[in-house]
Amino acid sequence: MEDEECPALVPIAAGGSEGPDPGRRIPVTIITGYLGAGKTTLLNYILTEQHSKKIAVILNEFGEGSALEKSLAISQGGELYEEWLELRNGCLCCSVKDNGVKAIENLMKRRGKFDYILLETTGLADPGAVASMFWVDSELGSDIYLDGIISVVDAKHGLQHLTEEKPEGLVNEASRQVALADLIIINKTDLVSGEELNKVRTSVRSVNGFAKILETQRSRVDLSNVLDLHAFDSLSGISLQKKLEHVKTTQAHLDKGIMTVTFEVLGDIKEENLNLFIQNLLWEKNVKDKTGHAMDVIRLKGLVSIQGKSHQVIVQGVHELYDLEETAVEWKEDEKRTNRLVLIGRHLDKEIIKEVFIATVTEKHGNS
Ligand SMILES: Nc1nc2c(ncn2[C@@H]2O[C@H](COP(=O)(O)OP(=O)(O)OP(=O)(O)O)[C@@H](O)[C@H]2O)c(=O)[nH]1
Ligand SMILES: [Zn+2]
Repeated sequence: MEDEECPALVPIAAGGSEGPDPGRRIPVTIITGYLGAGKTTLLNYILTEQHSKKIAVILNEFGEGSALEKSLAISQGGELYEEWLELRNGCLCCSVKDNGVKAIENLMKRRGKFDYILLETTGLADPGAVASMFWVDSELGSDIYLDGIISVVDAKHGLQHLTEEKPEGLVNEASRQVALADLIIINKTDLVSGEELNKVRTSVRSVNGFAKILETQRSRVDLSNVLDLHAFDSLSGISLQKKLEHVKTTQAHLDKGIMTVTFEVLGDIKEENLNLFIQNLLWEKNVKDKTGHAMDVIRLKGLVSIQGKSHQVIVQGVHELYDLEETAVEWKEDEKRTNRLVLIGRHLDKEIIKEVFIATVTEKHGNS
């Protein structure tokens, strides 16, 4: 029974004599994954491993039947701060969004006491809603930044979760969590045969062709694979370019057909045309596949070459939200300027998206 409980928060020993710098932006890592996959085990593992960070943990755990309460606790020097936030029943996304922001705002009043935030979402959460709040809330955005989304998959039950049927063809939570992840941890490998593990890995990869996949028991991972990923910001500029080059378009594998599509188009593009392309895809949803289904993009990543900008620009999208940010990486004189996008979602057709992209970015729009 004991290990079913949420972790007792363990004080983190500061690495050196220096405390966290209160002026610095704090990274947030979202830990998501289906019920019982091993999120809390991972959290516990991170908290007890040797590292030089002071970590604040936000648990967002309310199982079925339990009161809708959230516990927010940070642990520092053996002291435990705790606040309980009541969530109103109803739409999970909105509740999580509103109260999540509040939780972190409250947490930020104690800034200086921690230098990293780990946020465990409930097993049924859409991490996109949680991730979005860091972009929507500009005040928060100046204090913290989203470092990455980790999705823990249960090696034993993962496939079953990923293929679960939802009414009206909705995407199930497990698939959404995998689609949004920057890092996927297939946990509980002790419970499956090599063959079963292969099946899970193949299915997970078919959904998300981008994320790094690790396999673990008891969520034991090398922390350098988990923390400070810089998955959303320009610090990942150079590595992102390398990573994007290795992504391959996948074949939809599971029932709901989430897959990864990637393509490259050479040349410079106009920022307004890129915005138009993305907005058609994410907002207007007027880009359709061969069968007339609107393409449904859950996650978008890319590096593009914007006319008039000397540096590479990162494109990040989570559901309807997206963001362009200039990186520190400059296009070199002899380098071909190019645009590479990775899209994860449903009803994606690589050839059609690429055509629409080319048509949109090369067309003259507006009056410039
Ligand atoms: N056999 C086995 N059991 C594991 C492993 N990792 C975690 N568990 C167990 O699986 C159960 C669920 O783990 P948790 O870490 O609580 O999972 P969770 O994702 O936080 O669960 P919820 O918060 O309820 O969604 C616990 O009893 C863990 O001890 C593993 O690698 N192998
Ligand atoms: Zn948990």
